Amino acid sequence: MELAIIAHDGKKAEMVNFLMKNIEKLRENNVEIIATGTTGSFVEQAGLKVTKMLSGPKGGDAQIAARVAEGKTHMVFFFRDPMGKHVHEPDINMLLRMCDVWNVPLATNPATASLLIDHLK
Ligand SMILES: O=C(CO)COP(=O)(O)O
Repeated sequence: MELAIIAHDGKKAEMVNFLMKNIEKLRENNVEIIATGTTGSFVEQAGLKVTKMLSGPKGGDAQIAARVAEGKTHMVFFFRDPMGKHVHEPDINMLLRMCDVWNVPLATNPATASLLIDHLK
């Protein structure tokens, strides 16, 4: 199953910590991780395998939204920074909307992501 991960700058360290903490469960369930560009680089540096899309502001969120619509991405962890403003807000909203249109599980914080991971097998 394909999991897309995205984290705004203030949340990237939290995303890496979260994935490291849950790596066994992800491996057991053959979860393949894709990510927006910079988030993916952080995760790679932590030693995890990840397929990188474009950076968020350059279209990465939009690419992941398309994968959700095409049925290729099955779950999304998007750790958003609720205090930040983003030039690509329309792309962010499109991704959130596609998750709702296609009923794809979406976690926007680690607490919800934990619940989703606990629900895998
Ligand atoms: O902007 C983002 C999500 O909206 C994240 O993109 P990056 O992972 O490339 O920083």
